[in-house]
Amino acid sequence: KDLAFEPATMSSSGGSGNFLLVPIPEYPPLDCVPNKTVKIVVLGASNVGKTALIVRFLTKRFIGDYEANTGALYSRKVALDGEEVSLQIQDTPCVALQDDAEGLHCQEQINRSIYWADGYVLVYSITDLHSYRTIQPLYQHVRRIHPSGNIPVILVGNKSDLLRARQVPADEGETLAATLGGVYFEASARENHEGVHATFLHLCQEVVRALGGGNGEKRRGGLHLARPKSPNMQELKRRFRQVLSSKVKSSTAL
Ligand SMILES: Nc1nc2c(ncn2[C@@H]2O[C@H](COP(=O)(O)OP(=O)(O)OP(=O)(O)O)[C@@H](O)[C@H]2O)c(=O)[nH]1
Repeated sequence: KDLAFEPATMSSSGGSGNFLLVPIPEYPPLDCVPNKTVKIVVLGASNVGKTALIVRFLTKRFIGDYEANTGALYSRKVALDGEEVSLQIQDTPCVALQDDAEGLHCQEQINRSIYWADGYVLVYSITDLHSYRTIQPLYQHVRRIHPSGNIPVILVGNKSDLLRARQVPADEGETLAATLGGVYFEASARENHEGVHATFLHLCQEVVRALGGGNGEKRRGGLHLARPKSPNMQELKRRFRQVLSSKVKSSTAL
């Protein structure tokens, strides 16, 4: 069976959006020890959708509820353009602008994640101008930890499904991404698995190239995720069950 990503059949559970209703697909684990590790950290202000983007990418599902981010690490073996790599994605608690709007409140664990990572997903919400204004100081902060060298970065304008609540035009995202030396992706963790997948795939390929991996040209194949194994997937299953049971309760309560 081709392991290429297929959009999950998400059946809506009534009014608000897609929730987990299908089991996590079983992919046969890769029968090899990956010879390369791709380490990605997802950074951004509060409530922009960092966790939702990671969960959508790894499980094809959307988490509708909000729980403050504790910074989970997800690790998966993946076949990237025909090459086996170990993919690690670090979720992080939110960062916040200081009162002078120049500096950044950044927990020490986030600094360690920035130092650890090979590639950076900087996320804001298109519905939250303040989260957009956090990106530049956040990038400067990353640069202070990695002053030299190529650090693959992508900028994600999330919640693109909330068009009526938009506060940041798409071209502002494009312009900002260009100043960061990265690529801009407008995404919706809620509505669009393919867009989220393409976003993470692009960064993984950039990281492999930066690590001196692939020989430059784009090879066929894309990204194949092995079956979720990391302990944090158990945490996600708890949250999925929680969401599901609250949906069932509210529908039976009607
Ligand atoms: N409409 C819509 N809602 C989203 C989207 N992505 C995330 N959300 C919702 O936004 C809220 C915050 O999402 P999280 O993934 O928890 O955001 P976070 O950046 O990890 O939040 P912090 O814990 O504050 O750092 C949740 O209620 C999500 O369901 C999206 O693309 N569209």
